[in-house]
Amino acid sequence: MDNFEKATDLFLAWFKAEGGEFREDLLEIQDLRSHDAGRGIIAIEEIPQNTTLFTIPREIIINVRTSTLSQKLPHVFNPANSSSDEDGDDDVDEPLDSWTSLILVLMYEYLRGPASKWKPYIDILPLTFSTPIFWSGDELKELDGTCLTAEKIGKREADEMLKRRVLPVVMQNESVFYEEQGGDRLGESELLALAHRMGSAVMAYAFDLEEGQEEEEEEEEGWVEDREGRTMLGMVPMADLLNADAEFNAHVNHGDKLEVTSLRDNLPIGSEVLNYYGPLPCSELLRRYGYVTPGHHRYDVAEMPWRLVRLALGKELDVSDDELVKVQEMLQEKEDLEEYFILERDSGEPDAQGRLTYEPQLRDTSPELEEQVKLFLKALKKSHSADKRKRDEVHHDVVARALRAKLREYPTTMEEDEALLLKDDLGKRHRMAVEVRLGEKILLREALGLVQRGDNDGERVGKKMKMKMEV
Ligand SMILES: C[S@@+](CC[C@H](N)C(=O)[O-])C[C@H]1O[C@@H](n2cnc3c(N)ncnc32)[C@H](O)[C@@H]1O
Repeated sequence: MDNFEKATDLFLAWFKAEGGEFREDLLEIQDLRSHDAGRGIIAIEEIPQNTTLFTIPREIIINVRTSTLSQKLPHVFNPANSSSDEDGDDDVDEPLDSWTSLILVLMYEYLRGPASKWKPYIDILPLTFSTPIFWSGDELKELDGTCLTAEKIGKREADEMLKRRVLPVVMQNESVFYEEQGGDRLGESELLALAHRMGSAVMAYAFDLEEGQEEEEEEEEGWVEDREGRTMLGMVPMADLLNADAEFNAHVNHGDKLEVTSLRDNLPIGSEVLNYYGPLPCSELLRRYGYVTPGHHRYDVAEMPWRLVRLALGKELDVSDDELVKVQEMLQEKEDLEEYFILERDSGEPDAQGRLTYEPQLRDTSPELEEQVKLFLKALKKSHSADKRKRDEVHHDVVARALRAKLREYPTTMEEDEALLLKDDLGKRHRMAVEVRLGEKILLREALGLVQRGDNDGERVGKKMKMKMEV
């Protein structure tokens, strides 16, 4: 038995000893590393619908309520004791948000070593992640042109936040964080690496916990909560051993205990029990979880920057960019102009059993993009005497031109990407980057087809996202 299996066995024994129930007659935790999927939970018997697969007592969830760290450092966690800067310029004294709090709690429990009640759980958290925040410069180049910009990946912001809000708490409270260890303290770079590891674990493993009445009362005593969502973040042992996909077959119910139940009429022997992380495009799945799956391509999105549309408009109308900038400044006085437009399909929703039965369709490019182009065309009408019919034609030509320009911004063509994906020796990160950029290009080509057919007025269903232009 290798260390991986030993760690799994110790974790399962710990889980049961702490009051967790796991249907070992139906399920097995298996090593799925050969599919790059870590551990997963597999059905070893046929499982009927609505079967309770496992339950997790709330006491074994790790968060600011269950860990003793928040009692030891109430001034760090308790907003009532904070003295925040009213201007909001300096957030160092502000209460920590739920994400940062959980990172600190995990670091604390990790540093306690065997003294931590959660050691067997922490021992099975990954040491490394495949999320782009850990990629090298060369690996990141493969994402050029995609939605996953350096800003979106957020390495610099994460470093700054961890250095400003997390590391000082550890360094100023060494007697608390290292109380179980006589030995060496971690240096700043080791602490930062640990904070990143725990931050990534929170991103890929933590659950938003829906609260019962009892716990809401506790909130009034000053527990840290997600102020926007009014949910508490926590690590939920065993529930977070479930891998996930766009089609899924299990659900986590948040009651007195957390309970995982099967959704399908029948879950055949050998099938993996799968959770659902949401209708995420592959780019977002990669950013948060470090993997992509074919099923999530239906939710792929592409971002069309206004910059490219404006250039296309200038070329189409033979207007200089200086003139367009003036029009933009004039329009910005009255209108909220957008800097990016999101292209996405109407993808429908999984049914009650986690199946996808709806064929995703791109119904339009982006109504907001259409509006903004028309706004510019109207504004330009005085100096460029285009009538309405002509304006519609120009609009289609401009969007088509911008879509082609966007497709050229990726360093490779679709054909090159398809050829790369056929290679057996393509590295894991490279492959995932190619999947992300190819998914975006397929969507852009669909949009181009739509515009070229003049079929861009379908009613739009589904989520929308706008990004306001800074004035
Ligand atoms: C909540 S954990 C699931 C348990 C994880 N497999 C483990 O061994 O700890 C989420 C992580 O599992 C992996 N994962 C989840 N679903 C996956 C899938 N369908 N294919 C590949 N990896 C997956 C990703 O690395 C993700 O960040």
